[in-house]
Amino acid sequence: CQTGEVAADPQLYDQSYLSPVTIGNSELMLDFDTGSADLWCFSTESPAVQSAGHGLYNPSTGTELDGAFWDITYGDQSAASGNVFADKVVVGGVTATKQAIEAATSVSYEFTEDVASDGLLGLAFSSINTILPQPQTTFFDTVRNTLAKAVFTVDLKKGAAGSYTFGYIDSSKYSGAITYVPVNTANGFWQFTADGYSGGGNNASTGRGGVAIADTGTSLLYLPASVAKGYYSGVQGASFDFRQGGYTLPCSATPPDFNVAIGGKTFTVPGSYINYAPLRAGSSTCFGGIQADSGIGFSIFGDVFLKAVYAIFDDSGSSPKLGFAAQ
Ligand SMILES: O=C(CCCl)NNC1=[NH+]CCN1
Repeated sequence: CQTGEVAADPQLYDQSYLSPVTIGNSELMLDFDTGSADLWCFSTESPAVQSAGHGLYNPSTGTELDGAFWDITYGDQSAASGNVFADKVVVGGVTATKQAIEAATSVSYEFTEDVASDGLLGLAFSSINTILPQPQTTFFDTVRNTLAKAVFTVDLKKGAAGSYTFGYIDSSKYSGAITYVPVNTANGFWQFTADGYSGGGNNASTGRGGVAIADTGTSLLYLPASVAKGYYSGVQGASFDFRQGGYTLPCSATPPDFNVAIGGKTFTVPGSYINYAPLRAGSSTCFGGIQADSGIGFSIFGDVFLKAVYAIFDDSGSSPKLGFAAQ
């Protein structure tokens, strides 16, 4: 029975978190992403102009999956595509002897520019893996029957290294009880229902929740437009800046805490997490950590929320469930 733990290292402004993964005989830094289901990495097949500065997977140690290809576009419209190999993957001591590795032959500029990241490791459900003609399993699905318990946990932190565990829940990482809620896998995400929101402005709607996904691959917290509007109505100097594509606030502001009710329990995102980052280096205007989920179709509980809790992604029972506990 395998169990393992790997660090989650924050990038600048906690824009993403990277973890070391051994693939074949390379160690790469991958962005673990519960909002997608492809394990892809830059490779010796990637054009040099796109892969400069990145760690590369060399498929020579793998076995090509003939005729298989992949092509993914993320919620932020970043994208990547390529071909597929089977190779050994080790994450925090947990080994998948034959894991589908998606070697990139083309990536969008967002990935080229993020030189610290060598690719993504998807932890959503394998039903949304993009490999054709035959979708392959995520790392978690590949190893889940060898794990002591079919769970992984997420302990992200603000501006500090957190961790992912596989096969066990670490009781030292949380306080109080874990609140579990059912997961709807119809869209391939760890999708759940939030009961309601409160905090912030005088009309951050309370009592009206909605459908949301837990997504480590998204930096911010995307909520119903009325909730985001209500929250910032209580923040001096905050406004919706259509040119920046969202709510901005003075970097000097200390926004109010934000509360989310899930499974009858309330989880608090400290206001400081919602003063996210300067629009560009040196700017005194910051981008908000809460934004409207308009056009997405559901809310996205990205890193701004996840770094306030200990999250348990549990597929050990008859149906998947999500657990949240105070960090
Ligand atoms: O694509 C999404 C949103 C799904 Cl609705 N999350 N995962 C991710 N990875 C890179 C950017 N975003």
